[in-house]
Amino acid sequence: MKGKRMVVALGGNALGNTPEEQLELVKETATTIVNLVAQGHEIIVGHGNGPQIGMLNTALEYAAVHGAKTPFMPFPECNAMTQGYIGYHLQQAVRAELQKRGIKKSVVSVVTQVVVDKDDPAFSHPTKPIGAFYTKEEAEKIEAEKGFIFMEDAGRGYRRVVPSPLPQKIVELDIVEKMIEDGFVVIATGGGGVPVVETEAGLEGIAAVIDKDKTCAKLAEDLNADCLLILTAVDRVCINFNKPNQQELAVINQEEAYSYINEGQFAPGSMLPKVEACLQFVDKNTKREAIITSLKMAGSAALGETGTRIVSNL
Ligand SMILES: Nc1ncnc2c1ncn2[C@@H]1O[C@H](COP(=O)(O)OP(=O)(O)O)[C@@H](O)[C@H]1O
Ligand SMILES: NC(=O)OP(=O)(O)O
Repeated sequence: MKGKRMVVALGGNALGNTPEEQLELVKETATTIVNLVAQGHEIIVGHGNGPQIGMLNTALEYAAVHGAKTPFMPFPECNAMTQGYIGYHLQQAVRAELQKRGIKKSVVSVVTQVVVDKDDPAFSHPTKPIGAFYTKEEAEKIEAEKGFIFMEDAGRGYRRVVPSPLPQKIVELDIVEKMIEDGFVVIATGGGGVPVVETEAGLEGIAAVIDKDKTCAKLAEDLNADCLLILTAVDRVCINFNKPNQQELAVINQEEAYSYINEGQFAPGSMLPKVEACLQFVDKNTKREAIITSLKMAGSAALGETGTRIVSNL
């Protein structure tokens, strides 16, 4: 089988919520990544950071307010920290798995910046869920105290939401491309990348969290990848999700996907941005495929045996 250039987007279940959980879970994630490497594919890994960036920002704000003599940590800095923290665990686990299987490849993570438009309408319409889940009552209390905005997240509880502008340009793209061509397994655009705006003085961080699936779609486009593989907690995208008449989708084209979006079949803040990212990647290009599946099904989905494939209309 001819190897493909594949951008793999890792969801929250690949990482967990605490350092201990993450160290354990990344071993399974590393097995999945190295299975894809062993199938002959060039692998670029992007990962989420919603739980982690929320945890860091909240913890450091709490510490600062409660006299711990620690500074308040803005979102762009928190994003960079999550890229380092998650990248470190992934590098360690992927390196160990490559060595165990005698595959002579190196793995590296790149702290990546992503340019966004400071006038993106997302800045006045926050949609990106971050941090822990709260009950309705807890969320209302925090909203009243701090002025944060909370939204219900796909039947799983309430989470704080922050602006999520669209990724316009991946600053370190040339470096990522060079490392892929040199044969590295590359971890890049973690947490959607640090959101930055271009100013006369240079790049400047801005408070937002970019959707990692959308940045992975942009990365896949820019690297001219063959496949965007989005790994999450479900084996397939469904219609009538969580209802008695739930139905798994094996293949959908752009037109079908838009019609399901208009019916409200995909929850905003969870499945909707994933489907939108896939649509962006396959738009008018029959050579590209986008797949949404679970971590454990990644290998068989890459072989075309399972997962939900989103394909061009052409
Ligand atoms: N139509 C749908 N089909 C399948 N899953 C859906 C659907 N709508 C919402 N979901 C939920 O979206 C989740 C994936 O989104 P999320 O948890 O935000 O992703 P991530 O894995 O990137 O953290 C699934 O695990 C599922 O609970
Ligand atoms: N940045 C981001 O999209 O993170 P999650 O995938 O964890 O929501």
